[in-house]
Formats: sequence, structure tokens, C-alpha cells
Amino acid sequence: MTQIIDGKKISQEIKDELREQVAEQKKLGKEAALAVIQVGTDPASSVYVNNKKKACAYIGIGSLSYELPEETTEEELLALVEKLNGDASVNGILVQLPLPAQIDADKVIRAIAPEKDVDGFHPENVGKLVIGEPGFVSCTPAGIIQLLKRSGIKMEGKHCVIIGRSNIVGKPMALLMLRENATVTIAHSKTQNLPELCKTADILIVAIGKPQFITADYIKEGAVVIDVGIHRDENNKLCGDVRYDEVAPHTSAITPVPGGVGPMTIAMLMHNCVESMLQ
Ligand SMILES: Nc1nc2c(c(=O)[nH]1)N[C@@H](CN(C=O)c1ccc(C(=O)N[C@@H](CCC(=O)O)C(=O)O)cc1)CN2
Repeated sequence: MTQIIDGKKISQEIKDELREQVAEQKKLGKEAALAVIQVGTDPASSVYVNNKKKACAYIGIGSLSYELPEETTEEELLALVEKLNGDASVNGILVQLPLPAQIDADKVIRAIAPEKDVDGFHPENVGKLVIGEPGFVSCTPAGIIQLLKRSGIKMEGKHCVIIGRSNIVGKPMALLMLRENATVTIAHSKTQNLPELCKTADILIVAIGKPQFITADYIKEGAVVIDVGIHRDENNKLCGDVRYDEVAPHTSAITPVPGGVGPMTIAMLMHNCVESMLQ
């Protein structure tokens, strides 16, 4: 029987735990506040930003909203980040990605004070992950680890193939899987014999960015499949990188899209905001 990994339910469990933790901290006079910056009006980004603000309200974290016009310059955005770095009432700073073409996202990420970098994208936090020191971890890969742990799926000794090598998902995912004692392979656009390689995976994590790319031909019978992709199909229905209906019967566990990895990204952002408050 295939286990459907319910990201909505697990993310709600995490948010409920955080809500209790925040309530306890409030009694001790501690407050958390997240600054949420969006540049432009990309509809998907607006949905994610609104969901982040809603999650803050649910958990009891304050949120400060900065909605900047599409034509905002890099200097203007850097000046805002600098101001928020120096604001003691702000624990976390989030700059929603992607940014418009005139702004260098890497430069902006580096400008965020590492102790307020609740997205876990700053090189200092990435470096801490590499050497196994505590620091903020990128929310999507951290959420996937929680999905697996809370679904009772063992990672130790398993062969985990990750398709995608982005700084935000693929690379931190590989480091987190290593931390869990999995044997890790990262595949990417230049990898040869991808279906054969994927067929050796006990755990297959797909962040390839191509709608419904992964078919049953890529799956070892009984593997665990985690789908990081979010796209709209020809009927405007949400779908992932995995052809779910075809793949699911061959797996022991799989994440759906929507309702799998996506909600965990926001739950782990909230987790990082609470950690930031406790520092
Ligand atoms: N600063 C950041 N920018 C971006 C990040 C990030 O972690 N930090 N990740 C993505 C977008 N993202 C969060 O920002 C995100 C994507 C998807 C979901 C989600 O809950 N998806 C739902 C479907 C939602 C829908 O209706 O479209 C699901 O999969 O069930 C949450 C957050 C890029 N930018």
C-alpha cells in the first residue's frame, strides 16, 4: 500500500507546536517579528507571501509587510535590508524570490544579517550546514526531512538520489540527507542515464523544474518519492515534477502536489522565525 505523505497535516502539526512555544515565550516577555519583503506583483509570490503572513498571525509572530514596486532598484532594496538589520524589534528578514532582473538576488541575500536570515540562504548559514554547526537551514529541504521523519521513513543507509543542484533546494538537501546518514547522489541536467540512476534510489527527491517529467520508468519498486515541483498543467491545475498517477502505485510513499512539500516550506520558515527569537 502506498503511503501518501500529507504535507498539509504535518505542517499543521508543526505550526501548532510553534504556536504553543510562542505563547510560552510571550509569558516571558519575548516577541518575534518577521519582515516580509516582496518586490513587484508576481501572482504566485503574492500567494506565498500572504500565506507566510497568515502563518505568522496563526502562530503569534508579528509580521511587517514591505510591498515594493517592480522598478525598485538594487540600492533601494539593500537600503531597506540594512535598516531592518539594525532594527532590534525584527528577528527575521525574508525577501521573496524571484526578484526582478535589475536586482542581484545573491547580493541581497548576502546583505541580510545571518542571525536574521530565516530563509537560511546566507553563505554563513550555508557554511554552517556544510560543517554541521547550528544555523538556519533552507526551508524546503528542512521541510522534506521533517516530512520523512514524521512519516516514519528511515534515511540511514538508504540511497537518496536528488535531481536538481540549486543553492536553495538540491545542495542543502544533499547535506541534510548526509547528516541523516543516507548515501547521496545529486543528479542534474548533464547527468547521463538519468532513468537508470533514479531506478537505484530508495528515496528519490525531484526538484527538476519540469512539469510531470518523472514517469514510472524512473522508479525502483517500493521507493519513496518526494516531489518539490509546482507547476500549472494545460488545464491550469497544479502539478509537480512527477507524473503522480502513474508513479504512485510503484512507490511505498509519495508526496502529492499540492499538499506535499509546499506547505512544509512555510512551516519551516515559521520554525526558523521562532529559533531566531530564542537566540
Ligand atoms: N524567499 C524565498 N523565496 C522563495 C522560496 C523560499 O523558501 N524563500 N520558495 C519558493 C516559494 N515558496 C515560498 O516562498 C512556496 C512555494 C509553495 C508553497 C506551497 O504551499 N504550495 C502549495 C500550493 C500553493 C498554491 O496554491 O499555489 C502546495 O504545494 O501545496 C509555499 C511556499 C520560491 N521563492
